Amino acid sequence: MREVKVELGERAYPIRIGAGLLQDGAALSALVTGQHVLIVTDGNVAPHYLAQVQQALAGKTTNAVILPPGEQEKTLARFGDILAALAALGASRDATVVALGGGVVGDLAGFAAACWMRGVRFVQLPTTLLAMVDSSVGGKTAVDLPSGKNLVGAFHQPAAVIADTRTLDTLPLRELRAGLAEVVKYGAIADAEFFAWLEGHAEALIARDPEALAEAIAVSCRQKAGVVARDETEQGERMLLNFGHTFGHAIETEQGYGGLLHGEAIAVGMVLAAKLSTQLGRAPAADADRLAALLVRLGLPIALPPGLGAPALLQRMRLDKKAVSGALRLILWRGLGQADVVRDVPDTEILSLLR
Ligand SMILES: NC(=O)c1ccc[n+]([C@@H]2O[C@H](COP(=O)([O-])OP(=O)(O)OC[C@H]3O[C@@H](n4cnc5c(N)ncnc54)[C@H](O)[C@@H]3O)[C@@H](O)[C@H]2O)c1
Ligand SMILES: O=C(O)C(=O)C[C@@H](O)[C@H](O)[C@H](O)COP(=O)(O)O
Ligand SMILES: [Zn+2]
Repeated sequence: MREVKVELGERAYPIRIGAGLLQDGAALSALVTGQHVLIVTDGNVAPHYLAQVQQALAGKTTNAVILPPGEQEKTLARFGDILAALAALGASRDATVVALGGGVVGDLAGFAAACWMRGVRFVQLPTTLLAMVDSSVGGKTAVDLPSGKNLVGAFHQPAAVIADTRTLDTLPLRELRAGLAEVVKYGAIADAEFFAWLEGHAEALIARDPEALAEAIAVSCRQKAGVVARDETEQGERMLLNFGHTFGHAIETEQGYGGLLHGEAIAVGMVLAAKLSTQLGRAPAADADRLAALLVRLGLPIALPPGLGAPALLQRMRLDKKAVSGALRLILWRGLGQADVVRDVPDTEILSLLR
């Protein structure tokens, strides 16, 4: 088992990474301090893993919400369903909400935990690669609106993250690839050495080599934990974790959350950010090419899907949460491992890139 700590003073918490962690009933049970537990999961995850989590929590008063899977369900309506389940459970302020699933379940359950009685304990049991390396860590919780991704949410840190890497055995390959996009992001923004390691282990990762996956998860979590500890609420450095996201979120929204997966949209968005950096004379073209080549080897898209208009995408980008008084702030780079926040990129440059 590997462990990474998110250092947030009294709210510090562990990220445990290892094969079979969901089978350790005593360890799971110890994470729940009160009597009431609501497990939030989805229809793909529940048949594989819900029973073993329920068994681990057998001494508690538990209830489970099984949501329909997919990004299109990350809505205020599903958030309402989770709150209704907490009410039905009679959950008091010492209740725990447990998210068992990917980032959709984690973001929804975390937002409900942030809001129920103004905040209750929350535990993340991520079952996708993307959730293990990114969404379960750092306390961003949210739902989407038709007008934009994650527009309604809260910062609410989990009490612990338990990543059982054995759950990745049942994850569809397309979802594994999507998670790798966020792994590549960590190399791209701040760790050229890790990027090179990924280039050397691309095939092993796709083949689900357990050692390679555990290493990629641990390095990613270490980087994210450090950023979150230094800038929990995204006043500065944390914005770098949004590399590719101003473009990617616009794509997801414009496609009605039923097109590219989040990780796929971020792969396209990172390539667009790298190309824009080159276009603006800030970074070598060779680095954008290297990023695109790795993403292609990982089976990820690198070009805008057909049918998306440049002006419509730019309009979507304006609701990005990093914008200040309506002016965009983009995460660009000076090359591999060197991302930064850039203001005042002319619309004409963005439109010509998107076209
Ligand atoms: N809070 C954050 O910091 C943060 C970071 C990154 C992404 N996100 C959000 O996370 C979401 C994407 O998360 P995701 O990629 O995990 O998607 P997801 O939650 O939709 O899960 C992907 C798919 O895999 C299925 N699944 C999950 N685990 C499985 C398993 N072990 N075996 C079989 N099937 C399994 C799910 O049912 C779903 O169909 C997006 O909404 C994104 O905005 C949030
Ligand atoms: O944790 C962060 O900070 C991130 O930006 C991680 C992203 O991968 C993630 O998709 C996040 O949900 C995006 O946040 P948002 O604030 O742009 O909605
Ligand atoms: Zn993301």
